Amino acid sequence: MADKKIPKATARRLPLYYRYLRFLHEAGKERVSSAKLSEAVKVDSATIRRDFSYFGALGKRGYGYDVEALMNFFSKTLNQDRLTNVALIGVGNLGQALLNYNFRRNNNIRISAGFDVKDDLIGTIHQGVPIYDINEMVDQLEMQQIDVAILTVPSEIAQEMADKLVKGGVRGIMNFTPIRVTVPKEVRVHNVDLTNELQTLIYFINYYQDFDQNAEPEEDDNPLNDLFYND
Ligand SMILES: NC(=O)c1ccc[n+]([C@@H]2O[C@H](COP(=O)([O-])OP(=O)(O)OC[C@H]3O[C@@H](n4cnc5c(N)ncnc54)[C@H](O)[C@@H]3O)[C@@H](O)[C@H]2O)c1
Repeated sequence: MADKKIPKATARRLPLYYRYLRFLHEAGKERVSSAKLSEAVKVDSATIRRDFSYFGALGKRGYGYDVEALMNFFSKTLNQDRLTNVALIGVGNLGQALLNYNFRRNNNIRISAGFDVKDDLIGTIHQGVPIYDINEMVDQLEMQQIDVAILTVPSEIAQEMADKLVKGGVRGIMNFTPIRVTVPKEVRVHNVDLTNELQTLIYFINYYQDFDQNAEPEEDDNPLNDLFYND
């Protein structure tokens, strides 16, 4: 299953499915119909069926989906059965907002180390997370076996930091800076740009009055996706 290529659009919807299944499970529900699932996650049922079919999953006609089985399945697929520690590079305005949030709704991802240059931050603990001197970053990443990082430093040093992250063995970077950093092909970068997101939202409300939220366009035929995602 790990070898199977899942379309990116499908991969992006998995956390959505997983979150709702967990919610159902915690509420004591044993099964869910595809119609109900579709309504809750706002994805049309044909798309859900197609998404699930990539996993050989798992519904029965007239029964729907077994909540626990599906939840466990997605949990494994999303690596939720192990804790992922994430490093935060740059503990400024945005970095501190992310630290305060620290993915609380998710038990299996957490920022476990912050890095900055500011003396008044280094050696302190924010929301239970130690902030280290940036000069210790490569060593700490290796020692703590962190392979995902969030980049929230000033744009001028984004590339330099990305190079150091690669040196420290990081394999995934969530990049909030406006710079498109260059990394070796085995390292994955996701760029997050709130301005683009907002502009796209405004574009949609202006030009797609009847836009049906349930019918999410496939990424390949939607030129706007170039604005959202980097591969
Ligand atoms: N993508 C988005 O939607 C979005 C939104 C807001 C900000 N940003 C970007 O995020 C980045 C951070 O923005 P901010 O408002 O938090 O800035 P900020 O100035 O408040 O924070 C930057 C932090 O990086 C630290 N820093 C500076 N040089 C460093 C170095 N060499 N090593 C380690 N840390 C260093 C600073 O001490 C500071 O704490 C900027 O690149 C900004 O453009 C992106």
